[in-house]
Amino acid sequence: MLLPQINDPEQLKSLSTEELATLAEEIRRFLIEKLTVTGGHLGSNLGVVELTLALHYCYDSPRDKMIYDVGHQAYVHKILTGRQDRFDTLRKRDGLCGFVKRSESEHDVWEAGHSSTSLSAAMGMAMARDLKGEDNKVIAVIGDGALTGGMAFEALNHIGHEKRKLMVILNDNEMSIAPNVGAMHNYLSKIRSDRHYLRAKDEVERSLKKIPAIGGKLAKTVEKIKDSLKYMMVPGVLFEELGFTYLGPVDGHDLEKLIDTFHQADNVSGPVLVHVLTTKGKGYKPAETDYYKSHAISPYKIESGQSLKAVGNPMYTEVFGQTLIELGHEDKRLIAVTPAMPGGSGLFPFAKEFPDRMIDVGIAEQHAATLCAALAMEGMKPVFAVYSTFMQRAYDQIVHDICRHNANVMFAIDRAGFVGADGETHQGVYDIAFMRHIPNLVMMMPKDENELRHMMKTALEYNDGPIAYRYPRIDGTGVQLDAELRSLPIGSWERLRPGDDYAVLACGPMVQVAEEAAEILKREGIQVGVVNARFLKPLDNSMLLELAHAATSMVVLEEASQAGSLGSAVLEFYAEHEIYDARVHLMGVPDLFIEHGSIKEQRQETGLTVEALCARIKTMKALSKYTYKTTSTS
Ligand SMILES: Cc1ncc(C[n+]2csc(CCOP(=O)(O)OP(=O)(O)O)c2C)c(N)n1
Ligand SMILES: CC(=O)[C@@H](O)[C@H](O)COP(=O)(O)O
Ligand SMILES: [Mg+2]
Repeated sequence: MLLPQINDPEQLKSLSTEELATLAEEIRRFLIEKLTVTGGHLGSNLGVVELTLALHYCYDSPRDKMIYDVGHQAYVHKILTGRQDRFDTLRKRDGLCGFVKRSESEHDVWEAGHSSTSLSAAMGMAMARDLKGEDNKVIAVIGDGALTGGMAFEALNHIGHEKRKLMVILNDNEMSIAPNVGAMHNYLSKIRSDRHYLRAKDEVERSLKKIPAIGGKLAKTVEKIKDSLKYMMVPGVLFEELGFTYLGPVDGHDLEKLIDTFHQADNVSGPVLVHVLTTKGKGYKPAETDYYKSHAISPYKIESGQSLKAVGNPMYTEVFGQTLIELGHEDKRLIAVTPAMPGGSGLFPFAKEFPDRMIDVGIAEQHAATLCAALAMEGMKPVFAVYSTFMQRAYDQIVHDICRHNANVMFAIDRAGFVGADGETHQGVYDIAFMRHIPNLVMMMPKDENELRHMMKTALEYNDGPIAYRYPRIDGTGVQLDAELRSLPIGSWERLRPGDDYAVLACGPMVQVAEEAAEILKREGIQVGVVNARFLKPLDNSMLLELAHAATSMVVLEEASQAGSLGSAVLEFYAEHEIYDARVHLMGVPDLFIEHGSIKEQRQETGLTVEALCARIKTMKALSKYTYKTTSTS
């Protein structure tokens, strides 16, 4: 076995290509076995085993900068840079991060989690290198899916213009999470499949040069014909026109060819794009045959790839997907838009039912948002189905195109709250704070999946502008689902439990936490009210006034950034109404990035638990004897 002895990429340099191939197989086995227990991004990593080996064989990390787009395919890089003994802890609390992580290793030079940042990062590093007069290599590894992201196009435009020396490796496995989409994807597929394109670029260019130059009137025509021939025969002309030297396509599982191509790339002075063809899930049948499943897999049986995840209540996402079908039948104008997350957003059933009314735009959150604005302005009812974390990309489009136009766009914001194993790059805890202040927007969060269904109906019937509902990445509560859907009064909260001295104002899954805490405290003689603060905007003004009049001590409990979310909104409300003695305590996500682990651990870490809430209310009670209780507040 070679693998256990490899703990520094320098050791690769003395291996023969046969030994590298053996190592590739050992790494595959290692990943397939380890991930049965931890889960993780299996398919993407199995696809880049040879590519990563070839990179570390040819270049000197960390001196040469290797930048992995998204960073979900860096497991092999982690194995080769001294972290193989930590794979049992992958994506667990205090364990190895599922993405590239600077604090883990000097070889991790750029962190991500969101896609399409690698080319801008590479350009920045190449610029800094040149300005400092250094001569290291800069290499960005970007997938065909990540290349659909707007940032990648912006960077290509800049890199091709600047002509600095850097290498872009396009890892083309024809897959985003779902099968890749778009015109660029079609272009790459053409290069992949057209046998003409597989002719070596040099060979074609040599043959064209052999056509003698002619003077006179015919010259221009002949040059044009030569150009056309080149466009027909040479792959990657699009990239060449953008200022890159295109090399490939190269079989990404052939170590010798990869190494040769990298050596060739080293001789190019400006930017090079190496087009590498790989197979997602390579070497593990279940992953090769079910690409979608193998992208981010939970623990599984090694023989079949079958998930070991216990079957629970349907997730909020599934309830969303099913309800969307019901609403799609009700209103033919309803159309779903996803930026490359059709499966994760629960839209496959909808796409099956209404193939013409589901649009996957690729990793293009900004475009998706503006597209929805325009669809709405032309009388359609678009649902922008998006993960909270990825919606961060579309902030300007939400303000400028959707809300300013007061367009009837419905936002289905999934993964709102903690997400668990993906950790800090993916936490959905900022959207309330970055959307609540935008004029025209209505924002809701359901206490359970049944209420989600009513919110979806509310959104469809609301025709006064943009409206959002956000829901978590967890199983539903198992509550009975009402067959008949109804609209909720905009801005209405629900008082679920009475309680004059103390009340918890909670949203989403925190409502259940509040109910459980109230039940425990009741047994201890402390009566605590629970309010389902299901509208994050507008707030329920009359209920807030009632609570203040009753001099109720309130705790605002939310799995969202404490700064700027519901708690802040409540404080602003009382300040605006000059109610200065309202007793408001905040329990939200503190001013920290919360790392990977389970959602339970993330809630414990941030004090968003039944125990922490009980303790907080008991402390409030203990301290209350030292504070003067007023009854008049307005
Ligand atoms: C801005 C953003 N939107 C969506 C995602 C979700 N996402 C993660 S990986 C991925 C697919 C990337 O495909 P590709 O770059 O081809 O890598 P592969 O998994 O095929 O190796 C998507 C859509 C993301 N990480 N960032
Ligand atoms: C890398 C990435 O961004 C996605 O693959 C993400 O891990 C998917 O998350 P879900 O499992 O919540 O769909
Ligand atoms: Mg891909």
